[in-house]
Amino acid sequence: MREQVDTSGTDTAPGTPAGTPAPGSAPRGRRRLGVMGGTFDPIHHGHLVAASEVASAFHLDEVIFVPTGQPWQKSDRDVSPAEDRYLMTVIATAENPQFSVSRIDIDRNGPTYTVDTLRELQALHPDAELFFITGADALAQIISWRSSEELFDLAHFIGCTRPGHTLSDTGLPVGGVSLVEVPALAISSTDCRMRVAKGEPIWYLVPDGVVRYIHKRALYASARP
Ligand SMILES: Nc1ncnc2c1ncn2[C@@H]1O[C@H](COP(=O)(O)OP(=O)(O)OP(=O)(O)O)[C@@H](O)[C@H]1O
Ligand SMILES: O=C(O)c1ccc[n+]([C@@H]2O[C@H](COP(=O)([O-])O)[C@@H](O)[C@H]2O)c1
Repeated sequence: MREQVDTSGTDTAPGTPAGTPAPGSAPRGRRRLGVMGGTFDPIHHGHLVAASEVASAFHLDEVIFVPTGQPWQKSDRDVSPAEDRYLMTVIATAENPQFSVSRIDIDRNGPTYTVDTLRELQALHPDAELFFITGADALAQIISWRSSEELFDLAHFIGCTRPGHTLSDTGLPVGGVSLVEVPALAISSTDCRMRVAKGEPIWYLVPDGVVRYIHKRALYASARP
């Protein structure tokens, strides 16, 4: 199901659980918090545009970026230190008053599971409604995540289009997921790391401050695919 982003809508979207206002409906009642989880190694404009588009379409009050602590499904590759990924995320989001960054995943020991992230955010914001934002590639993997069946009780999931990936909610709980089209940015953190390693520019793929931070900290100098 691909939901229409209907700016005239005022009620619950077809296929969404009771109480989940349709995208475009006027915000009312509970605070609406977006959660953008990611390894952010480094954060790039694909992440930022997806968060911004979803914030607008779903009338979110805030989007919390949550850098992963230990991304267990990326254990086959080198991941930059959590503090570097956290700081790059802070730099990238600092100018947007609607964006914030949480340390909850990097401060929790062990592998990062979204079920823990969402439980913790729910405890911190008991009156808020949570919207977990993912790209098409991550959405396609959700069934492999820890306690995947519980995730949809904790948050409404929003899958975003991403070049090179098919956006689908097949196999996911009916009403638990909305699919949205966002401006296509064929940017990946992997490509950014490879570019830095090869001495190629990453200007305009990531925010300027992130380019400078990567050079200051000499990140990705020896990045491997
Ligand atoms: N260009 C993009 N457009 C839309 N969503 C994206 C884009 N890049 C990443 N995302 C989404 O942002 C979230 C965090 O992604 P992540 O930090 O793993 O970036 P990545 O570019 O996929 O990294 P890598 O190349 O290292 O795997 C995921 O849900 C992912 O699907
Ligand atoms: O909960 C899990 O088992 C799980 C497995 C893989 C990824 N995730 C989450 O998905 C988000 C995107 O992750 P990644 O690895 O694509 O950067 C991030 O918030 C991760 O913590 C979560």
